[in-house]
Amino acid sequence: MYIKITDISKSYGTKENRNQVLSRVSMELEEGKICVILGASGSGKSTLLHLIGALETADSGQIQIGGQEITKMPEEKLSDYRRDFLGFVFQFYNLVQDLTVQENIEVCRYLTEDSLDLEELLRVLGLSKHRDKFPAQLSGGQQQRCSLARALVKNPKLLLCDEPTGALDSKTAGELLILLEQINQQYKTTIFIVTHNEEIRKMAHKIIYLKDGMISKTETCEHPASAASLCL
Ligand SMILES: Nc1ncnc2c1ncn2[C@@H]1O[C@H](COP(=O)(O)OP(=O)(O)OP(=O)(O)O)[C@@H](O)[C@H]1O
Repeated sequence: MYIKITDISKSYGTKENRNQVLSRVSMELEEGKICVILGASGSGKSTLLHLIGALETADSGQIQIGGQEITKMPEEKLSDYRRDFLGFVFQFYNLVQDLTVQENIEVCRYLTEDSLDLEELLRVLGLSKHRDKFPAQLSGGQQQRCSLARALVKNPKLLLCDEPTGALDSKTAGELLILLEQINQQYKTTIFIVTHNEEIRKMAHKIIYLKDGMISKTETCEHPASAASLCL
């Protein structure tokens, strides 16, 4: 089992301001699968993603990724874990505004010896002709594709996407999801997608429904629908 989360709890604040955000969340995901996390606003979706990405620490419980127990790692090893294993894609792209598309991607390419071919990535993501533009000169969809290229160039085993289509129109969102599906199939990348859009669950091998910080339902699907068939 590639990812095993056991009894994870997380709260913010103390005493009367304490907010229990996740309560004893457990789940597993096999390598190379797509998992969609759904739930109302404030249900703890992003917090769960941040814990998997070691951007936050849990109060209790364990998270094992590829046999490594990340909840017990010292900060130095966590930095290696984030650098070597993970790619992040966020709703608002988080690109460096003073760098071109190509430079934004290259910054991350140097983090690994096992990087993907830059030219191929630019071509697959339809960015070749935009490579010398700055983020402000791109559409939202192009910026998100750049953000995806930046996450992918170091060939991460695990891609964590927080509302990746949240700022995109439905056509552009569909194109991005097709790319995610392609990446999952081509590179066997394990992908988590946090979203409000229930339709996206149809392309997932596993769907986690969060309610008030707890898993209210889990579904699995051996043969998910193609991203191209979704009605976004
Ligand atoms: N750094 C933080 N400090 C304090 N409270 C936080 C922090 N991050 C999240 N929270 C709180 O934790 C709860 C869950 O937040 P989270 O962002 O995980 O939910 P979500 O399901 O992703 O919501 P949304 O769909 O609106 O993005 C919310 O009540 C939020 O205010």
